[in-house]
Amino acid sequence: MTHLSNYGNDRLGPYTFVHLADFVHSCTNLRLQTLPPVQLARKYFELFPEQRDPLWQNPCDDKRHKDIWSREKTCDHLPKFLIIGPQKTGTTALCLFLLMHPSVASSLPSPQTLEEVQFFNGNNYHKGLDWYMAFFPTPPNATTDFLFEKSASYFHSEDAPKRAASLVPKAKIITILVDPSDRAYSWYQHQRSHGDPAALRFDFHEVVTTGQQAPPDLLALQRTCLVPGWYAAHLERWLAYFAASQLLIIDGQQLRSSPAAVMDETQKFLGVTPHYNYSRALTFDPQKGFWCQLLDGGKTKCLGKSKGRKYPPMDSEVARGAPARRELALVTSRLRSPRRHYEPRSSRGPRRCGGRSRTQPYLMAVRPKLRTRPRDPCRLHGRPVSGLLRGRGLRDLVPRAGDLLLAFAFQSRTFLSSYYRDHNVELAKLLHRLGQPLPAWLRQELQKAR
Ligand SMILES: Nc1ncnc2c1ncn2[C@@H]1O[C@H](COP(=O)(O)OS(=O)(=O)O)[C@@H](OP(=O)(O)O)[C@H]1O
Repeated sequence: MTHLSNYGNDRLGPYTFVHLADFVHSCTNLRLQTLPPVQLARKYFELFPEQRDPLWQNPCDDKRHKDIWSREKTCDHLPKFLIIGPQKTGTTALCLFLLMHPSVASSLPSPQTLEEVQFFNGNNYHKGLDWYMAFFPTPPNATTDFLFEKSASYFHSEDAPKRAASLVPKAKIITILVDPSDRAYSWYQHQRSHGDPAALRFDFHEVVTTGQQAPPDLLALQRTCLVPGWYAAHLERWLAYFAASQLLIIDGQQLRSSPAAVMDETQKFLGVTPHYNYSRALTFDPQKGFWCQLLDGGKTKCLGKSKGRKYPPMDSEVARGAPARRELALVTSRLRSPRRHYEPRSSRGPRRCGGRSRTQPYLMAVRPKLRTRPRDPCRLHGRPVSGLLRGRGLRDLVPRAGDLLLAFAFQSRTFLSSYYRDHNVELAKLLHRLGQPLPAWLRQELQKAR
C-alpha cells in the first residue's frame, strides 16, 4: 500500500505481492484472507487511520521514481511559485501584472475550477498529481521560464503549507497583506454580489459582531470574513514548511498605489529574467480607479468589474435590520443624557467620551460633530432625534441623521480594530523577526492599540 502515484504504471508490485501471498500460504499455517479492493482499502484505513490523507511528493525528487516514470510525463508541469492569497488583497492584479512578463506563465483556465485550481487546500488534492499537472502548459524553456498558480484560499488553509512543501519544496511563496478589516469588508461585498443569502440578509456590522447563537450561514460568513485576517498565525504555518527566504510578503496598499515598484521587487525575489520595465507598461486608469496594463495604441486592459468593485466605504454603511435599529436607539438614548457620557477634560478642551465601553465607539465617532456640548442633544439639524428614528425607514434618514449613522458605521471599524489587535501585534513581531518593514496600515493599527 503506498500513497505515491504508481508512476510507471508498473505491474511488478502487484505481481510480487500476489506471489509473496502464495508463498506464505503454501509454506506456513497462516490463513490469509483478502477482500475486493474497495473493502480492502476501507479495512486498511480502519487499521491505519493516520494514513487516510495522502501526501503527494514530487516524482522527480527521487531518481528511482523518475527512472520508471512514463517518458511523456515531466516535472516541468509544476509551479515554481505560488500566490497564496489571502482573498481580496489584490492577488488577481498581481497575476495580471506578472503575466505581462515574457518568462512567466500561469496555470491554464478550466471550466472545472473557474478562476483558481485550489489544489492544495481542499478535495481537489485527492484527484492526484496528474490532475494537477494537467493545469500547467509546457514551458518553452523549463529552466528560465516560471510557471505559477494563484489560489487565494491557500493562505489560511491548514493543509496547504504541508502539502505544497511536499510537492514543490523549492517553490517561492508570495502573499499580499492589506488591513484585515478592509479585507473582511471587501469579502463581505464580494459575497453580497455573489448573492450569498447571509450577506444579503445581514449588514456588515451584524456579520462581524454576531455571537455563537447566530444561524449557521451567518456564522459561516463571519468566519470567512474574519479568519483569513489572522495573518501572523497563518504565516507561521507557512514558515513551518518554507524558509523565510522563500517567502515574499507584499504590502497590498503599495501594490495598489505603486505597482511598478512592487513588481520590480517581485521580479528580483523570483530571479526572473529579463528585467521587465513595469513603469512603462502600467498606467493609472481614472475611470477604473486602479492601475491597469497599458496596451499598444494607448488603450488599457484593467481587471473586470468584480475586482475593484464600487461599494460604499465601510464608514458610511447604512444601518439596516432590527438589531441595527435597536443599536441606533441605544445611541439616541445616550445622546439624550449627555452628562453621563460627556465629561469635560478641561473647561475649554475637547470633551472625552465617557460611559460604558459599549457606547464608546459611537460616542467617539459622533464627537467631531458634538465637540461642544450640544444645546439640545435630542435634536439633530433642528429635528428631534427620536422623531427621525420613528416613522420612515432608516435609509431615508441618512441626510438628516447623518451623524448617527456615521457613528453607527464607525463602530464596525472600531470593533474590527480591537478584534484584530492581538493578531496585528503578533504580525508586527513576525515582520520584525523577518527583517521586513511594517506596512502603513499596521503602524496605524499599532498606534491605536497603545
Ligand atoms: N490594479 C487593480 N485593479 C483592480 N483591483 C485591484 C488592483 N490592485 C488592487 N486591487 C484590489 O484587489 C481586490 C481584489 O482582490 P483579489 O484579486 O485578491 O480578490 S479575489 O480573492 O481573487 O477575489 C479589489 O478589492 P475590491 O476593491 O473590494 O473589489 C481591489 O481593491
